[in-house]
Amino acid sequence: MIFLDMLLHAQARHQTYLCVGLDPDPARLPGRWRGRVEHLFDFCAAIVDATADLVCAFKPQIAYFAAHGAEGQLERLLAHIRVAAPEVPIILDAKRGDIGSTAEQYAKEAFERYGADAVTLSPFMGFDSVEPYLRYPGKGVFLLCRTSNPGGDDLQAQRLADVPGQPRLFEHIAALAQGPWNRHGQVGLVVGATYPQEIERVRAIAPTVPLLMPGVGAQGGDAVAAVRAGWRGDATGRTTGPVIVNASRAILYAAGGADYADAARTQAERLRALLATATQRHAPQRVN
Ligand SMILES: O=c1ccn([C@@H]2O[C@H](COP(=O)(O)O)[C@@H](O)[C@H]2O)c(=O)[nH]1
Repeated sequence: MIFLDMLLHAQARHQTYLCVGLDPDPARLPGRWRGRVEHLFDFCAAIVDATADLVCAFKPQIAYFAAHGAEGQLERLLAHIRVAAPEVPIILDAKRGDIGSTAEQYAKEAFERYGADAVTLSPFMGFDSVEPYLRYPGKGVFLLCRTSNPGGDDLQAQRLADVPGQPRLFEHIAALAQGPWNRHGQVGLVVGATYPQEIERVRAIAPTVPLLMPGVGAQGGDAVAAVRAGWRGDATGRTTGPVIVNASRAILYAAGGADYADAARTQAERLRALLATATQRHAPQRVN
């Protein structure tokens, strides 16, 4: 199944906009695993098992594995998700961006080595740095647009004097994602839940692309405001502009002891319920 269909199906089936981010920090692993890199997989697999029916996506962050030479554990984790939650799409958070020949290798890494359904990318180097990922039919790419960090404004809010209307950079990226770069419906955008006004603006420019919204929980973003700003649906409640709200640390480290997976589930349940209030009249349509 293609990424977008998987996403909409998981949202409807699990009645959720929640994505759990898998960012395992060895220094924050529970109990006797603390500091032990060889347990990154065990930790994340337990989180996946505890939250699989509450999410519409999982988002492993590659840096937390690669920094420790633990790419093998990341491979095992994606394989585990396929079995434990076959209906849930996997967004590999890699934020790659490079010339075409190197991008081909990164695309191979994301989609062939790890078997992800979608990947995050920096659009900074232009379309030829994104195109190699789009050669994989049905796979998704999420372009950094208005990121969740305060410094995102340093570049993303700058106006482009040479583009008609002098849009801000993030507005231009949104227009490219909705239009010329999105030849086969594979492109989405990353917009921080920390900036609901900018989400509103991005949604006005890009009404139908999926929006991946990190920044709730540890970064303090307003989850409900973000969904209200980003989600779009028709009169029957069918999603026409999907949103995916990511939380990593707030769920992973909800408790520091042996009860960490139960605590993660409780936290995920709370966040899922909160997100549902944002579109209460239009919860994702249930499917069997
Ligand atoms: O603009 C962005 C893009 C990506 N991220 C990533 O999302 C998670 C957020 O983690 P929390 O613990 O929920 O704050 C992390 O993997 C970031 O690399 C982002 O935060 N903002």
